[in-house]
Amino acid sequence: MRILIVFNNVSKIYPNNEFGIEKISLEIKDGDFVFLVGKTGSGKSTIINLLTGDIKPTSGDIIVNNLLLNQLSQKDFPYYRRILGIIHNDYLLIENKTVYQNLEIAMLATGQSGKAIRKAIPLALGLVGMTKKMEEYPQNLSGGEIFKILMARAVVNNPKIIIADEPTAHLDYDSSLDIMSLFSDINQLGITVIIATHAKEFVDIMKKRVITLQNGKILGDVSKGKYGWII
Ligand SMILES: Nc1ncnc2c1ncn2[C@@H]1O[C@H](COP(=O)(O)OP(=O)(O)OP(=O)(O)O)[C@@H](O)[C@H]1O
Repeated sequence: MRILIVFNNVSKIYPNNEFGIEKISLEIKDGDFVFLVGKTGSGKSTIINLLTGDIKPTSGDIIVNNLLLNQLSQKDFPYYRRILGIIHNDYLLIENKTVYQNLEIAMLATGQSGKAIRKAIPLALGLVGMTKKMEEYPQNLSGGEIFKILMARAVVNNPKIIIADEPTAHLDYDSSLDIMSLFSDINQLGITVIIATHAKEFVDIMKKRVITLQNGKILGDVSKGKYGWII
């Protein structure tokens, strides 16, 4: 598998002189499934936000899909973001639009044609088992269902990488398990999946690559690991 993401000696120091991450080097292959774990403040969100381009590194290089992010101009970022499907708990659905319209808006934002939209939305909703909710409004959906729609919205533009920050934070056990299995299905399609989480029980069930952070540094990086495994 080819290398899709490279962090080369990357540090992020916030304006208050707080280190987000310190000299992190890592590689993620195309098609990988990676959990970023670690205590509060260990640097998980910093890595996610660097990947999405929401923040810039203080030093070091980040290369994604052969693009050196440090050198991307503001105007190039929307193009870069098209290879990402980002699932943040606070990227909410638009309340007065149906599920279909929410996905349609995401596709129109990337300039997709009506034909492509009509084809892709049922496929994305089918992938997460939510086809029946297509004409529903968000207020009539459960937390787990809303999260599945967020997943469908993240995959509808056919991204190379899905990035999720604490996906199970607001979900009960069964919904979380369901969501994790959907991430696995998405990964099976060849999409690289990166999940920052505290959810030990699901990391342990999934047995994927586990990168453990501590104080902004990599403490362990284990393939087919469990939460807390560092070698
Ligand atoms: N915007 C910011 N301004 C200043 N310091 C920040 C900022 N964001 C993060 N930090 C600091 O950077 C360090 C890493 O934080 P980060 O949010 O990346 O950790 P995390 O592992 O995602 O934590 P959590 O699990 O609580 O989300 C912490 O010391 C934090 O206080």
